[in-house]
Amino acid sequence: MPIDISNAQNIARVLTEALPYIRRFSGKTFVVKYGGNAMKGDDMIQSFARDIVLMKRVGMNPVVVHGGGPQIGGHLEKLGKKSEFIEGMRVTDGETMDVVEMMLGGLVNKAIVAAINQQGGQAVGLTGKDGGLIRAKKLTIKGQDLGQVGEVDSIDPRVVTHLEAGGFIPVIAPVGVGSEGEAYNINADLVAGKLASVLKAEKLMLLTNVMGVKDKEGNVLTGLTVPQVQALIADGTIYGGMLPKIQCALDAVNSGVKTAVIINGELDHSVLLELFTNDGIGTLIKAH
Ligand SMILES: Nc1ncnc2c1ncn2[C@@H]1O[C@H](COP(=O)(O)OP(=O)(O)O)[C@@H](O)[C@H]1O
Ligand SMILES: CC(=O)N[C@@H](CCC(=O)OP(=O)(O)O)C(=O)O
Repeated sequence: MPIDISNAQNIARVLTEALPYIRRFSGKTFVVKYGGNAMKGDDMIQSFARDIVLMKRVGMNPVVVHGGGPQIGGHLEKLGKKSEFIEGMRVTDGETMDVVEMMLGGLVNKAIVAAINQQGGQAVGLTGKDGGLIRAKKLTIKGQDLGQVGEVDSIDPRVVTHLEAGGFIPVIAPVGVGSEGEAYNINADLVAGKLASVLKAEKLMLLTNVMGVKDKEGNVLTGLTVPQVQALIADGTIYGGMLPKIQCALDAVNSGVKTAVIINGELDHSVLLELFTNDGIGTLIKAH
């Protein structure tokens, strides 16, 4: 169970434990992926924003990549459009792409930016189109055409590093741009994983709506290595939306990111509890 920080004794314990981590993480980059499922209402977004601002205030460099799947789905529903998913990816025709860009680059991005600024930070919202951040190419799964669904072709992180150096917190929507200037809808986990690799992040943090990766009995697995994850995928224990999440966590730790962690973003202060307590929370993924 995560530590309860609603009483003074526990807060004191957390503060004492936190100090060495604050020193160790100072100046390091942390890519935090904020999933749409963990953004239910303003209170949850404000609580997330408070953690991000605190990270920045103690000298760390948080980079936020956000999703917004449920928010896109809700708007499509209002328009009378049904969403179809193939292996966790939303089939994206031209009309859907417009909604994706409006929701991710507009409403969702600005809600997070506003919350961070309200909590005393200075956030700047971007999509992958800004500063040439995310070059994308069309993604096909097992020969099926998913429309304007993309994967990351390359990342030019300069806009992010400039913002970091200027004291800003980048907040990135997972929309990429193709060689002809066309927009691509990219799963936010994939963007977060690639960005963490390119930025050589200390940690990739994936915030979702479950306590971590669970085994067949529903117990949260606190630590996993690459071979263990592969076995859980092979026997079907990991499926659906957890698949791209775990895959990008694996890719990140295999390409130089020290650790990746899957945690419950619905939980108050989940980011701080993961970073600054000895036990952490959720599922930690390491290369070995
Ligand atoms: N082994 C597993 N452990 C935990 N969750 C799993 C597992 N396999 C599949 N899932 C599903 O993955 C979901 C998280 O992925 P997703 O809905 O795409 O989240 P997000 O929107 O935060 O990216 C969980 O809500 C759960 O239904
Ligand atoms: C291709 C694809 O599926 N893109 C996602 C992008 C948003 C996302 O990834 O949001 P979550 O992190 O909240 O799931 C989508 O259209 O829903």
